[in-house]
Amino acid sequence: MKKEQIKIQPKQTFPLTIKRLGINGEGVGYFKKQVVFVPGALPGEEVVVEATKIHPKYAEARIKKIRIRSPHRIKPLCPVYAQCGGCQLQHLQYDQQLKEKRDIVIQALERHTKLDVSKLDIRETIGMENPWGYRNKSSFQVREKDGKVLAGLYGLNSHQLINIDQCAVQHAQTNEATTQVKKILEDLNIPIYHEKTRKGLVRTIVTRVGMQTGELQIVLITSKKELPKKDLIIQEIQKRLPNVKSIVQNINGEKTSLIFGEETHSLAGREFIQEVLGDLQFELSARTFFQLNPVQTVKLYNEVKQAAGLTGVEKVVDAYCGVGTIGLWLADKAGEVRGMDVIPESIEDAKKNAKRHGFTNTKYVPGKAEEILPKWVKKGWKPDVIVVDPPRTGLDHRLLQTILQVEAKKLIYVSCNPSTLAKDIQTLSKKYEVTYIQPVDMFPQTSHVECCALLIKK
Ligand SMILES: C[S@@+](CC[C@H](N)C(=O)[O-])C[C@H]1O[C@@H](n2cnc3c(N)ncnc32)[C@H](O)[C@@H]1O
Repeated sequence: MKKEQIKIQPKQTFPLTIKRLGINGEGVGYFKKQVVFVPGALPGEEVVVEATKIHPKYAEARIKKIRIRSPHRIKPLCPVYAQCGGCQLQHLQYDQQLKEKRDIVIQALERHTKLDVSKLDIRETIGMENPWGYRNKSSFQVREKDGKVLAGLYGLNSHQLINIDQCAVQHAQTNEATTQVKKILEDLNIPIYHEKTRKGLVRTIVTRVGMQTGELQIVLITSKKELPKKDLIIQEIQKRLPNVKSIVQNINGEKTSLIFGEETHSLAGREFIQEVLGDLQFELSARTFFQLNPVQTVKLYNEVKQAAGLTGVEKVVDAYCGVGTIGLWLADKAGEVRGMDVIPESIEDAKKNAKRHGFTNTKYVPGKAEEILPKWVKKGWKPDVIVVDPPRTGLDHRLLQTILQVEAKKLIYVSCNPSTLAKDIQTLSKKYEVTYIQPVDMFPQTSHVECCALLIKK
């Protein structure tokens, strides 16, 4: 007779040995064969937990007591780490974070592919010398409490705003800019948006810095276009933040989790700031995607270049190209680079960026990768190297089918989500062999891991 599985009960307390880290950075253990996720617990730890949520296939629990601590457990740097949802691994030594991130990639491949993962070349994660202050952009929600303006991120699994004065992973200039703008809004008594009543005006402060150029952009996201004391706001920002080169207003009156609305107006200075990556210079307007960690981006793109091994004649696809950064990184060694992206402004920026650097072998088209690449292929254009850098959802099945059909010699998959990378590798393994996977730590202190995977046609 089949033995019935014992179900964990809500609020049940039980001991647990943490075996590994899950994809969201939680400790994972097994209680009577049931999977239990425990935020804050580390591999190797013996903990006592209390079940907080029961799901059909797993349970969530919180730590009540740590009986045996991991030797890698450290004191988190940030005072609001326990409440804020931004970082998940500040309590783990940095070199161990890098090891765990490689392990997260291995687990995803084991779960989602039929490959013999022990035989794959999965390299050590490339980390940062200084894994703090690396983010070039912050998007902090704004609230008002007792006459004070607060700005920060939502708490872990909640909609409660955590006020953050000094975010430890943000660049000092973005922290300073948010603090100053917060004070200006408070000093000038500018109405702050209230989420429940949907009254008030300022919803979000977005700050972006060019780390190489020092240029600063401030975006005020408001629920309506009318901005009282506009000239005073601009004057104060320029006085208190001399590096500001661009002040922009974006209007988002919708009830949405999206930060930006469709309408953007320049308030002062340029519409963009400049940033330099390696030998290339980019113009970044408020809404365009740009990698958040420029130090690691250079390492990631160099990995792509090395994997591509171009000789000057190859036809290269830069799918999901953003403002064209990866394609332009490769363009001096390629015969031709073609890129596409769904955001038309990004394609306009990609074209300008190519022109500024004198590249005449590039072509950028707005639209979906899964629609554009099949069209090019149908017209007889056959790439030698395909680079894909999709969002967390991975590759669309139509793009996967085109890649299998076109049989480029090399496929370089840049991924920010090991699960979708692994699922797509499984589909691609019909025609492609994984040569190696190189994890790169783009987001120290968080559970995110980026990969550059080289696949070669069998
Ligand atoms: C992870 S970003 C990569 C951007 C760029 N490669 C870089 O390194 O800055 C993903 C990009 O894919 C774009 N995107 C999302 N879905 C897409 C699709 N179906 N086809 C083409 N681009 C898409 C987004 O606009 C975004 O710019």
